[in-house]
Amino acid sequence: MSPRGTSEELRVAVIGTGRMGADHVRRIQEVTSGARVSAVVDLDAERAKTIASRVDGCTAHTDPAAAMAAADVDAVLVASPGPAHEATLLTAFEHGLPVLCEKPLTPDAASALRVLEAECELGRRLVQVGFMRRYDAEYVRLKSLLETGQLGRPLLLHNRHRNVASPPGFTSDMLISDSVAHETDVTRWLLGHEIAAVTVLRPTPSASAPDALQDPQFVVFETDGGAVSDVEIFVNCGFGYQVQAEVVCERGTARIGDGHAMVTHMAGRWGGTIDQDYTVRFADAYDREIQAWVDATRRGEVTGPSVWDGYAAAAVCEAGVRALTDGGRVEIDLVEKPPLYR
Ligand SMILES: NC(=O)c1ccc[n+]([C@@H]2O[C@H](COP(=O)([O-])OP(=O)(O)OC[C@H]3O[C@@H](n4cnc5c(N)ncnc54)[C@H](O)[C@@H]3O)[C@@H](O)[C@H]2O)c1
Ligand SMILES: O[C@H]1[C@H](O)[C@@H](O)[C@H](O)[C@@H](O)[C@H]1O
Repeated sequence: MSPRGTSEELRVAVIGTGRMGADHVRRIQEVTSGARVSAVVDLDAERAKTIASRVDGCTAHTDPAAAMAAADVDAVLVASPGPAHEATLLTAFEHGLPVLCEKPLTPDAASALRVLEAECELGRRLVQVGFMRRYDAEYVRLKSLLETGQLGRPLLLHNRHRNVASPPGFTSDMLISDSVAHETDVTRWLLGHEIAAVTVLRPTPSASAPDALQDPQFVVFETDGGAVSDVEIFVNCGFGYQVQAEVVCERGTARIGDGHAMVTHMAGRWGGTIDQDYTVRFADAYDREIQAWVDATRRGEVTGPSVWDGYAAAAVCEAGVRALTDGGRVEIDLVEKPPLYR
C-alpha cells in the first residue's frame, strides 16, 4: 500500500527531468515494479511536458511544491541540481513524503545540516540519498568480502574515477563536490569509518582539460579508523568511464572495476571495450537502487544511504574544496550523530 493509502502502486513525482531525471522516469515506467510516475516537474516547462507526454496519466509542473501537494503523489524522486535539493526536501517533509534524493544531498555542510535537523525534528527517516554504488554488484561483493574478515583489517583504499569528458560549466571544485562525492560515500561505507581529514594534490592539468580546469586531481582521505583512502579523479581522460577500487588489507587485497567481463582476441590484438558513461556502467545499480527504494517505501520503511550519509559526504566535499583552493590538510568536524541514524 502506498503511504497516502490510496493506491497499490507507488505514485512517484520526479522533480528535475534532465539527464538523470528523464532516465529515472524511463526506469520507473519500464524496469521498476510496483511504481509509476504520476507527475514530473522541471523549471523548463517544455521539457516537463515532453517527458510527461511519454507517460499515461502523468501531469507536468514547473513548481515542485505544486506537484508535491497533488493527491496522486505518494513519493518523490529528486533529480534537480544539488543547490535546489534543500528547498524540495523541506517541502517533502511538510507533506510527509518519502524521497529518493540524487547525490549530493545538498552542495554544502550547512544546508545538509539543516535538512538533517529538519528530518530529526520529524522524528523519522524519509530520505534515501542516491549513492547508487552501494547497489552495484561489484561493490556489494567487495563489501561482503570485507565483512567476512578473511582479508583482515583494511589499511588502504585506492580509488580511480575517470570520465571521458567534463560537461560545459564543470569547475575544478566540482571534481570534488560532484564527482569525488561518490568516493566519500564509498570510503565511509566500505570501511565503516568517518573521514577525518582531506588533502588534495594538483598534478599539471591535462592538455585535454578545458581552460583553467584543474584536471586531474589526487585526493587523500584519512579516516577516523586509521585507514587512508586515495582518489584519482580525472574527468577528461578521453578514453572511457572507469571506476575502480582496490582495498589493501592485512592479509590480502581485493579489487573491482577492471571491466573484464568479456575479452576478445582478433586481428593480432586482445582486449575488451570500456563503458563510455555512468548511465551504462551503473545501469544495473540504478535499477536496483530504485527498486529497493520503491519496495521499502511500499513497506513503509526507509533503507539505504541516509541524510547522515549525505551530510557527512557534504562536509567532506566542502573540506576537500577548501584543501584544493588553499592547499594543505583540512580536518573535518562533524556534529554528533543523532540517534535517528545510529
Ligand atoms: N548518481 C549518479 O551517478 C548521478 C549522475 C548524474 C547526475 N546525478 C545527480 O542528479 C542530479 C541531476 O543531474 P543531471 O545530470 O540530470 O542534471 P541536468 O542539468 O541534466 O538536469 C537537471 C534538470 O533539473 C531542472 N531543474 C533545475 N532546477 C530545478 C528545480 N528547482 N525544480 C525542478 N527542476 C529543476 C533543470 O531544468 C534540468 O532539466 C544532480 O543532483 C546530479 O548530481 C547523479
Ligand atoms: O554527476 C556525475 C555523476 O555523479 C557520475 O557518477 C560521476 O562519474 C561524474 O563524475 C559526475 O559528474
